[in-house]
Amino acid sequence: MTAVEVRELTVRVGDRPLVDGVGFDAPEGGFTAIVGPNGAGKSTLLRAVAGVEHAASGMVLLGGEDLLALPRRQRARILALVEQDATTELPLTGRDVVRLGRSPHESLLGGGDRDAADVVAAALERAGATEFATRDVTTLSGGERQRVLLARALAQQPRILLLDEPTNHLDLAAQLDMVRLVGELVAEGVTVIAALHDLSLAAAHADAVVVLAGGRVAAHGATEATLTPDLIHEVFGVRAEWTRNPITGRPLLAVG
Ligand SMILES: Nc1ncnc2c1ncn2[C@@H]1O[C@H](COP(=O)(O)OP(=O)(O)OP(=O)(O)O)[C@@H](O)[C@H]1O
Repeated sequence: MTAVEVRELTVRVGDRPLVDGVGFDAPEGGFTAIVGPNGAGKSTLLRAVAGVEHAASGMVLLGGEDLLALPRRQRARILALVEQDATTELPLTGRDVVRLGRSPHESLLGGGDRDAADVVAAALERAGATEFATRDVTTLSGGERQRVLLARALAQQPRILLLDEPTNHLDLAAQLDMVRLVGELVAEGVTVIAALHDLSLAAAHADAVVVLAGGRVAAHGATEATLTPDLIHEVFGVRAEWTRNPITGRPLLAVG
């Protein structure tokens, strides 16, 4: 199986590296979680992988091709990013915002995307955002806006989906919906890379995990083998033990 190969990615502000020579492989059609303390560089890393943040050096390879070297529109047909707390100041409707996800698939003059309306409707439905299709997005709550932005990313029909704290803003039921959706997308062959604060979520669902600390990779590998109590103590400074969620039987992290 090929992988998304992130190689020596570095992002600097002035002399300060925010992301410092980060490299990892994300299995294609797998779910990779990026975890780490506040300020570790998770959002910056995702933005750099997406080509939204300029990387001073490094590559993001898919099938040997450097996605960062592609024109933006071409990259947007392969890869979509849902940012944390992305602001939407334009008074567009939810459907208009999701429609923007189709623009990389249109001809440069617009049009040429005959399936657009169907894809947009399906994306709204899948993200649980149909009820916001006619709403002004500036009036939506954080969780409602998050669903619309997820729908926009789905409308891009990407092979790689980057999610920054996808369960942020979501109530408990919506968090479970999000987890289920990620599972479905992965089963369909989409490569999902998500920054997550919730280590239990990462441990229960991610195939692989990248642990960031101070802009560098502190550990990387299969989830259960990587997120050991010692590593969690070293990186997060807390005592932790893995236990089981009594309802799902999946890993649950106890801290104290
Ligand atoms: N434009 C900038 N100028 C200076 N420092 C920045 C800039 N953008 C980000 N940083 C710093 O880079 C570091 C990494 O930020 P980033 O948002 O990537 O971290 P994060 O791991 O996503 O954090 P969190 O868990 O709090 O969301 C932080 O210390 C942040 O203050």
